[in-house]
Amino acid sequence: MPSSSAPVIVWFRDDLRVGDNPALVHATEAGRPIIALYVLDLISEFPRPLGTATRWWLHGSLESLRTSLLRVGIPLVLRCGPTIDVVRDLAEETGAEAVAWNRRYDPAAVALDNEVANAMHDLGVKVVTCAANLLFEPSDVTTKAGGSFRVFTPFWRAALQRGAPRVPLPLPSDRSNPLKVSGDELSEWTLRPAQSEWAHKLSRVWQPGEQGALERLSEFVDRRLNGYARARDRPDREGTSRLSPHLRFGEISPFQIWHAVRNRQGEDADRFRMELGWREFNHHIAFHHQDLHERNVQPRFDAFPWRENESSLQEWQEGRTGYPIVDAGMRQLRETGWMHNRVRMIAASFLVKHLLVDWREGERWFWNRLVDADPANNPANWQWAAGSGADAAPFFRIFNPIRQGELFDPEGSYVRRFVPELAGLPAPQIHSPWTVGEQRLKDAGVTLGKTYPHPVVDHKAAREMALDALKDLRNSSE
Ligand SMILES: Cc1cc2nc3c(=O)[nH]c(=O)nc-3n(C[C@H](O)[C@H](O)[C@H](O)COP(=O)(O)OP(=O)(O)OC[C@H]3O[C@@H](n4cnc5c(N)ncnc54)[C@H](O)[C@@H]3O)c2cc1C
Repeated sequence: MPSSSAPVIVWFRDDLRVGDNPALVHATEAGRPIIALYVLDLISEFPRPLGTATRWWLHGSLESLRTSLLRVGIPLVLRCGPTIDVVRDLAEETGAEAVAWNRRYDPAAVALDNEVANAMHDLGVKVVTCAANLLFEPSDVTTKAGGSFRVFTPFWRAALQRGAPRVPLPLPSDRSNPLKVSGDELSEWTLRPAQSEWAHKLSRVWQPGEQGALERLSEFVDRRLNGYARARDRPDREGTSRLSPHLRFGEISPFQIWHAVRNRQGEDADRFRMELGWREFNHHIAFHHQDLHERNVQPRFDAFPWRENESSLQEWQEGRTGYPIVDAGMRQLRETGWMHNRVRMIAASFLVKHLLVDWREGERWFWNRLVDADPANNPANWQWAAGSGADAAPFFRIFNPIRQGELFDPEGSYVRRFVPELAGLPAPQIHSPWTVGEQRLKDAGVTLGKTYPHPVVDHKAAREMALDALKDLRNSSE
């Protein structure tokens, strides 16, 4: 029988915050000492190893969490190793009464959490799990027949019919009874590369952690929510919230965001809430589809004739496709760890439809490079772009990268910022430099094939090839 001084372990995962944290609140209400634990597991198959950019983010996020927890008298214990062993050892070592965590929904994460729960039951340690990171539990939003949704609009309607999301929970009260428990130093984990220009650039753009998340939210609500519905599609403007990496690591909860805009009416607020709905939908899809980053949601795509195209893949990764809007996006990703949503759609479509490269290659690249790389949002959006996902863009709808650039970066300022070698070209031709006359190119200091590449493929020819590939797929599945 555990004594009343037996601690409760709060196991932090994708919920690196102190505010609106149900597992933490539960633990504080138990009136026992609290141990806050974060496990870095580089050995087990799940979680999928973090990419370079999310490792960078995690470092800052854990630093921030440590500070926030100390303010309420709780030390953060960092331990590295296979998750089950780490949680079991800590529970045994401290004689813990319970372990509490906020639920994850990816099938691989659910399986791991179940294993940890079983290990705790074997030890006689209580397990408490809480709903914290989605507005609606995926298992609660079902079709009339009790199944899962494959289409966004009815999913979101059914979700909203479940009632308003709960109000965010208050900060826990000060504990000031820290237990002495050994752990690793964050610096030992070397999550951030030493002396890296790339890492310095990221530090200039982002402030990982709960404080940074709350500041971004209030700045967005005060200054950018008005006009969001239109500005959100413009990569040349600061029109979106940039909350995605904060949400990815749970430094802010969707409930906090929902309630910050709950009284706002009109198309801007509706559109913003709908984007949170897409996040919910993608987690719902991930909950119901094992290995979303590897398996097509629509199995007929298993027979799609993707091409092995190493050199084109590399050109795409490096932002040297010769299509300025695609290249600007890929370079924004490299420089800042983030890419505007409209440009993610264009760049993803270009890889899978113009270059016929398997969407999994693009997903892996984004996974490694995005600070918001998310186990549900990344693969679900890639499958959306490839046409293989749930409620996906049909494969035959092929973005024209020139037209997209002209529409969404009409003055060319986004391209100028990330593809500076084209800065001297006027809009709209900046989106199709090969249409610019020789003298004009010369005046702008552009030599195609030298200072900036020729297009890797011709748009019209690539479109025809993509449609032929789709025909082959249809024929093979008939
Ligand atoms: C190929 C591709 C890959 C993507 N990979 C990721 C990823 O790994 N992680 C990620 O969080 N988003 C991903 N997205 C979705 C989207 O691009 C980002 O969520 C968005 O750009 C984040 O910017 P923001 O926070 O300013 O968005 P805002 O417009 O301010 O939206 C607010 C929040 O809503 C959610 N949201 C917005 N758009 C989408 C969307 N299309 N799908 C799901 N949720 C959305 C995000 O959580 C976002 O933070 C991807 C999109 C594409 C096309």
